[in-house]
Amino acid sequence: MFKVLISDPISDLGIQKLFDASDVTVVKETGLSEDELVKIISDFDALLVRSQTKVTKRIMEAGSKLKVIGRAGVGVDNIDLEAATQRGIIVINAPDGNTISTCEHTFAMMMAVSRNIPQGYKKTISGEWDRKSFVGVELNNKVLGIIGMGRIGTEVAERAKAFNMSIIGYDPFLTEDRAEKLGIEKGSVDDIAKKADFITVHTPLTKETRHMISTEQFELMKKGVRIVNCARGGIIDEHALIHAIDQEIVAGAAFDVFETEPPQKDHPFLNHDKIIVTPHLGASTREAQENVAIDVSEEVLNILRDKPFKNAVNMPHVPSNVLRKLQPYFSLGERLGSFLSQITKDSIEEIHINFSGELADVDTAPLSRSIIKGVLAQYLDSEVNVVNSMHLAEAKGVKIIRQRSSSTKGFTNLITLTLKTNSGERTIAGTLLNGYGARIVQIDQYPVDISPEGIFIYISHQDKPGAIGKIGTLLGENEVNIATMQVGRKVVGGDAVMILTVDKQPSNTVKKLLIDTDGIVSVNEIIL
Ligand SMILES: NC(=O)C1=CN([C@@H]2O[C@H](COP(=O)(O)OP(=O)(O)OC[C@H]3O[C@@H](n4cnc5c(N)ncnc54)[C@H](O)[C@@H]3O)[C@@H](O)[C@H]2O)C=CC1
Ligand SMILES: O=C(O)CCC(=O)C(=O)O
Repeated sequence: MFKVLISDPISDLGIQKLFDASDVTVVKETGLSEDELVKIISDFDALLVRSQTKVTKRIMEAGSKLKVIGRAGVGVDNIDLEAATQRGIIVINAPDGNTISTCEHTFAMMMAVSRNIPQGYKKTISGEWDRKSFVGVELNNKVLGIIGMGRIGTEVAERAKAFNMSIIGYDPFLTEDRAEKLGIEKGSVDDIAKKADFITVHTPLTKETRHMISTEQFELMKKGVRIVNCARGGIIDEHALIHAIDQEIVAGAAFDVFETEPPQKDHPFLNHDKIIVTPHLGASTREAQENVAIDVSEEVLNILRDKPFKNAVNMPHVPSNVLRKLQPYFSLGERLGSFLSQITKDSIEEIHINFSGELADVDTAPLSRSIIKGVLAQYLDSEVNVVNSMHLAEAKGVKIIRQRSSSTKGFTNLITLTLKTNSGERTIAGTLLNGYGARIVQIDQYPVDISPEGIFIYISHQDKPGAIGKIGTLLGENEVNIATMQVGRKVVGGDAVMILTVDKQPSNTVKKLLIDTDGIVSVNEIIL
């Protein structure tokens, strides 16, 4: 039974799937401090948050069973991603569910700031009928600068066109071609600063975006510009903004987010007559909250049940068509890694993975993670998973070399894995045979045909008459039933290998008897 902790208010309707799951127990405990979370988190396999819970390294260290952290929303700046990746915790978000709500809130804020709606409302309900102080400006024919042309920025641009605004967008990934298709101009932050009447930001908060709008940019701006931030506090330098208002560069600002949330009571934005604020309400609609909760619940269930998932933020995104192609290979890849590392006795210096045939044309990075997980699992056990396998290998100084080739040795697809050690190298190759499933087709230089499943005894021996008989008799006398047997040799009378699938693990005594048998060089037990 999996235990899921929900530590922020998340739509009940959206998480119904979790409540309905027979293999999941859901606990809702909101408003917990870091200390309180540290005390209870070791019981849980998954943690679901919005933006209030700060998921720190300390919490993750205490969460010994924690497999996944789900963010019901987009921004994951409240989660220590580095710590999660190191501990192999998958962090997922729900990137699509609140796009429209946040875009609409941006418009609500842009219109409210252009027409002084909150200020006018405040005066009117206080009994004053003041029609002179709140003369606004139209959006019609104005230039809107959008910084961050992702999901929300793009939706804002679409709607701004309906208001007859002309748009300049900046995003490192905005191409001329896409800008043209969107009917907008592509510009830089400085272009936007110089030309825009309204500026809105829709980027995550990163090292690059922190204070990307500060004194230097305000000094370039047109007098009377209005600024909107419904993304993250800190993208716009709050103190520089106050200064720009004082200098009459900025005529008004609308902020849904703050550098520190909630802001201190004496924060300069509160009670400023040119700044309107909301308490991080961008995604606070019934629809958005249901959408993100549904998306994140489905992903958490997939991860807990070892099924494919798509929105991990501490792993590169894999498009669903690529994931579908790779899906059948994940288990084969992991088993190849596990098999080879169980027969490799020296410390691994390099991992070489070669993909060929139909695998040569797909992005195989996710598959490489599974293979490396298989290689490392016997040393690191539950510490390693597909999130941290590459990271752990590299942290241990293991070099990873991935290649593609057209040579398939007659198979439609082939994964060849080589582990280089200080004393040599070992190789394994596997394929998916149409109708027959996964097969190991090569171990070192020997062609084999093995289903990668079960208990194996891998014996290196001298090719001598009677060797196979001796081994069969010894195992039979010790109640170890042989299910399948493969033999391979380089030359008659030379080095040879025998790979047996057996129905139960041989005891240490049996392994010792095998090693002491004349002509046997080494004996390895492999469990897949
Ligand atoms: N106020 C609220 O309640 C909400 C706020 N947000 C915030 O809005 C942000 C944007 O959300 P989405 O559009 O869904 O994300 P997205 O990932 O689709 O778009 C973000 C865009 O920012 C761009 N970007 C990154 N660094 C940049 C830089 N230095 N300069 C210019 N562009 C840069 C990226 O290339 C990307 O296209 C989120 O990161 C989140 O922080 C999101 C939802 C609700
Ligand atoms: O959970 C929320 O309401 C905050 C939404 C948000 O900021 C995000 O999705 O990035």
